Amino acid sequence: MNAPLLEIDNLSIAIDRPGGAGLPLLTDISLQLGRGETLGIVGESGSGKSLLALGVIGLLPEGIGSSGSIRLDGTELLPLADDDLCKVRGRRIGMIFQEPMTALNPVMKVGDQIAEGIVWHRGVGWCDARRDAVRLLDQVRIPDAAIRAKSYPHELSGGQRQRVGIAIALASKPDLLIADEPTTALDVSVQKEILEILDEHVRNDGMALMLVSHDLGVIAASCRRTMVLYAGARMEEGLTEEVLSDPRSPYTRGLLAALPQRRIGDRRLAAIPGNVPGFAALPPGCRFSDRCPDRIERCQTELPAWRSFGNGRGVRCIRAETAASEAG
Ligand SMILES: Nc1ncnc2c1ncn2[C@@H]1O[C@H](COP(=O)(O)OP(=O)(O)OP(=O)(O)O)[C@@H](O)[C@H]1O
Repeated sequence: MNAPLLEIDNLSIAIDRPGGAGLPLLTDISLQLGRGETLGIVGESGSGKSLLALGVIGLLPEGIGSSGSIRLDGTELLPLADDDLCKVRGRRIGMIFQEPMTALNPVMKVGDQIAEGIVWHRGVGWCDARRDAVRLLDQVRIPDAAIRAKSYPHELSGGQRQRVGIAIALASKPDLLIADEPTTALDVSVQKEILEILDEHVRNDGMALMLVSHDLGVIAASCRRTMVLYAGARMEEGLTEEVLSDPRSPYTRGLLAALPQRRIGDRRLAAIPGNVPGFAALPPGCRFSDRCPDRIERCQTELPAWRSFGNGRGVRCIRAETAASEAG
């Protein structure tokens, strides 16, 4: 692994509560990500993926705080004042959101929105920045880029808006790009193209990519490493290939069983029964124990520790070996 660009140690995110311990939403997350590497964060809705992404760029909602350590190139981000964090965000860390319309200014031409970031973060004049914006639109495969640069967001399709969002994020040539469900709202062919564009920047510019998705298929297609989150806890991590071919956590096996290729017609063959538990009522033992097909009594009383197997592979399950061999 390259020297890590991003190092997160024991990050916890909680709703602040006056005079007492906060209500934890994300607990004890550690990860490393090097230049030119891709890490997928996967889990069902409500597992804490977006909070992790927002925590890294320091954009947590009001009333939610974080503790632990987030270092970018050795610089600790959590204690940074807003002004300093703002410089890191945008210039060194870019972010793409699921619904680009929320991140785009509806009354500003898209070319100018991209150019604005270039002027702001790279100190280039407006004329050059506008030219660069057209080049970026071309790079993210917007046809007739010079003409489209003069369009407003509502004049573009959903896929084109997402490409503009990517162009804005790439304008500052970030070292790290965090993409939160960047393709969820798009059809499959556009989805594939967007993932290819991101991959080009990882391979050609050494950009690090943290890709958040509820879809293991998207993660499998794009990320060398994967972290599986459930109810705010890290359940499994490792090379994507190994996590998918030899899942050690029953939760990962459940996600795999629910992949679309296992569907017949419109009917899903398997989905994990039940829902992600609420954070105010987490089970006392393993967070997945209520829904786990492999649980034994201990799982409901004992909080499993994180177990590392080396080479970045780890799992949070006391039955990792037994349950995996029983599942065949
Ligand atoms: N502003 C907030 N106030 C209180 N709870 C919040 C807030 N934002 C998120 N949460 C809670 O934190 C948990 C994790 O949310 P998060 O958005 O990170 O999940 P997610 O895995 O990204 O889900 P999705 O795939 O649906 O976006 C959820 O239970 C959510 O209700």
